[in-house]
Amino acid sequence: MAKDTKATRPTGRVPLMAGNWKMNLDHLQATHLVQKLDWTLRDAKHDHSAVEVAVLPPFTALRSVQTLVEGDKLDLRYGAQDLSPHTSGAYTGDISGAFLAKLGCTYVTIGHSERREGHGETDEVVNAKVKAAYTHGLTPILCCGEALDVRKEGRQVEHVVAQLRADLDGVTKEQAATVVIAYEPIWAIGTGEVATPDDAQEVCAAIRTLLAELYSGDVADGVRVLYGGSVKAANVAAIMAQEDVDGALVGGASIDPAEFAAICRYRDHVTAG
Ligand SMILES: O=C[C@H](O)COP(=O)(O)O
Repeated sequence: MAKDTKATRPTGRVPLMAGNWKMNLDHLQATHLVQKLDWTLRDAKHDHSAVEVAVLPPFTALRSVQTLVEGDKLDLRYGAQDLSPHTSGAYTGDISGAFLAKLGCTYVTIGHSERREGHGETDEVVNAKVKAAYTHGLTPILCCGEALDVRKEGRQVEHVVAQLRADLDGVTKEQAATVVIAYEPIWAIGTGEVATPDDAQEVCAAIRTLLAELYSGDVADGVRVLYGGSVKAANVAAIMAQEDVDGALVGGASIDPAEFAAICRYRDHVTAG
């Protein structure tokens, strides 16, 4: 059983478990999943102020999730998986942050490796999207991470720091104070491979060090840094025991409501002290 060092450490950072459904679940399936997730968490008397829970459905399910969350006054947060750097206009297929805000989204993931790799998103594009998120009052979950070749060369910290320097260029201290950063080693996404807790801690700590360099005051201490990469109920507690890991961005395991609820309930599986 993992030891939850943070149970005794007053960080002020509320852990966040965010379920990135990727391109899974239509709007009817989304409703079912959210209902089951909510029931499971209610049964466990989940304290959402102690561990925040968010779902990130495809765009087409956002309205259904909003109706459910607002209608039934659920404590769940939700958000989108991407947004346009533009607010409106001739951008066929793009979705404005203004639309997401109108749908009650709290979060938007930006710069996921599947967007960077599959859609050629550069750090410049990611940076523009981060700024667009703030324009519309959305909280970015800014993703970063290295591919296997970079990891094999031992350049993971250097790579992630360079990504984030570019992605946060021009982002103000006030804005940065609310950003969520998700460290996702690409080689551990959807592969069943998971970085060791020490691997996750190494890069998450480096991210916090970079934030301290970029922003004065208590920004670095307050920003939540998530880990993503084949997180499951079976490994989440060990990852969450790391000092600089404040939650998880969960892919595959988040479309199983029982498994995702168990991830959100990771404290049930740890020893305090
Ligand atoms: O956004 C989530 C990450 O890509 C991790 O996905 P995964 O949990 O399926 O490995």
